Amino acid sequence: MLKIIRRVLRLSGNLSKRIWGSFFCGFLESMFGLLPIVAVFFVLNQLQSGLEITGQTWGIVLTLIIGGLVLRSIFKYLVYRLQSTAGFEFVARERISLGDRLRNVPMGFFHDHSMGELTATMTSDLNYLENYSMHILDKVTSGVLTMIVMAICVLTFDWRIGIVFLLGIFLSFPVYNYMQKKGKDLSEKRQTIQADAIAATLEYVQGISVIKSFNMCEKNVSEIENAYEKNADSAYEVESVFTPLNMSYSLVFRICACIMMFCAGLLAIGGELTFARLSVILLASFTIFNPLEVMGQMTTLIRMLDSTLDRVERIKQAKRIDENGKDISLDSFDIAFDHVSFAYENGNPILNDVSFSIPQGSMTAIVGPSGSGKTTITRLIARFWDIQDGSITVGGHDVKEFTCDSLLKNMSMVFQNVYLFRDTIENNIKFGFPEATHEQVVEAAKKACCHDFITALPDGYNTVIGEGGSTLSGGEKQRISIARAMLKDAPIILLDEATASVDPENEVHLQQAISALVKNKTLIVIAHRLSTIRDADQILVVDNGKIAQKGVHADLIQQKGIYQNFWNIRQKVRNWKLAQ
Ligand SMILES: Nc1ncnc2c1ncn2[C@@H]1O[C@H](COP(=O)(O)OP(=O)(O)OP(=O)(O)O)[C@@H](O)[C@H]1O
Repeated sequence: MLKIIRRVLRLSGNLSKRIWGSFFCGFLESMFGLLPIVAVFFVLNQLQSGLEITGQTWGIVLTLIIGGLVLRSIFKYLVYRLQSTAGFEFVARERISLGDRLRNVPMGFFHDHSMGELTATMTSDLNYLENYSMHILDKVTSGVLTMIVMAICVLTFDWRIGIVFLLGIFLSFPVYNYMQKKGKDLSEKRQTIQADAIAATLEYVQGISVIKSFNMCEKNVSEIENAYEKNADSAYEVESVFTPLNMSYSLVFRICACIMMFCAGLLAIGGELTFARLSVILLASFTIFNPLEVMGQMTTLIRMLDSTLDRVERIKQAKRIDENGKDISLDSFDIAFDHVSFAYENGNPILNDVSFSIPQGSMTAIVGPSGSGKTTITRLIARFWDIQDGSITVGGHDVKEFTCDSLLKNMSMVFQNVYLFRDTIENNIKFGFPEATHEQVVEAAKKACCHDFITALPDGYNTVIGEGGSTLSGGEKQRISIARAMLKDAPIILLDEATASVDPENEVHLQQAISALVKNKTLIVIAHRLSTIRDADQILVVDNGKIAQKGVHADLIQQKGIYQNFWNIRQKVRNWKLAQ
């Protein structure tokens, strides 16, 4: 338990002072809760000593009771204030730092950690930390501190009753430890099941169009239902295990409180305990174990907090891909692969001893069969993954020398799967260049042939796009992503079948726009269009993880091999299309 408190304090950095302050105030709040008992003791003691109950006595009693109430309220307020501000700031900071970390981890990280797990951490886990962490820690620390102070008070009040009190505490330890152990297993299991339910929901929502088109709604609903049922079962399991445990834990204290009362009675009958002390002990026995009981009720919450922190730290400790990177400003933008070998996490070799160079300002077309590694090459230039062997340099610097930001600021990418954010069209276009003016956005949109369809929308550039660009057609999304790349105006452009979803009429305009975009830029294009391939300064033919052929169209077309076949097939398809 102390380990968990230490973890939160360590994670909270300079906010830990505020958290300590809230613990201290929480402790004082529970101590001031004892003032009414002190008042009762005071009156009874006066009566027993044969002293008259005067107005002054009542004054003291009222002061103790009202003072106790007022002080309790003040400290309760301070606890909430300190806790909530520390909790909100702590979690806000964690959210930013997790977001930042995810931005800079190798993409393989997303292979090792499921979307459900990451989403659960970023949403429900952080919400849990925000809403409960401080409250749980406060109850636990003030429970422990109150217990220590109570033990001292009861022992000095009457050592025999004190021993019964301590006995109660010691007897509760085995039950508490068992609860902690059970809580650890169950909360981990519960959180994994919750993550699975989130993953199932995400998959269902993201794949809804495929599910509908294959008429698989019922099957997928039943999968999601299974995930939710498991979730409900695990919640029920936690309750059914913890209800009897909590009851046994409380029972230990109830029995001890009864023994305390019984012993106090015996001592009073034997004349060894005054009436005033007996009354205070009887009164106190009802509440003396309360902080410890509350601590017991928090066991599952504490354990959930522990595994929540595990998951947050797992992301925070993920190695940044650019850990030793520097901010490098480039003055040349050539790219070179030198004996590069690469495999994704599953270990299948994708690139094997690949070498080539792309001079600054030239256009390189990458062609090859599906799955041969074309997209992988562009991802490696942007260092989304690290290679296992060889080196990749940009402007003469190994990509490993850069910070992600300083490497990626030199590149504009238009990928096959365009992702647009749930934001206005204007902000989506400005994504790589947030300082751009509206005029610059419009200019880029015009060049990328999307100005007309944007202005035809009721809110024009202020139209909010659905998540992932779901409210736009494939071609519209692609044109917006090209406008985005144009606005960024980076010296290196990576295009992955950028015109695949554009209709023929717009494709002509778009090609002109792309020509303007790539002027004097280092361009790497995964192209299927014959004109792009033919005009390239260099063509890399990728096959089976190797560069099978390299050269210009005029030379490659003469050589027997993959490129010639590839070209002939493309030609045939084009002719076939024309014949239609
Ligand atoms: N994230 C990944 N994890 C594991 N394997 C991957 C991953 N991405 C791609 N691959 C595999 O790497 C190989 C090369 O994929 P890549 O996308 O580079 O091919 P490509 O030549 O661009 O194909 P296409 O023309 O069909 O887009 C494929 O076998 C693919 O299954």
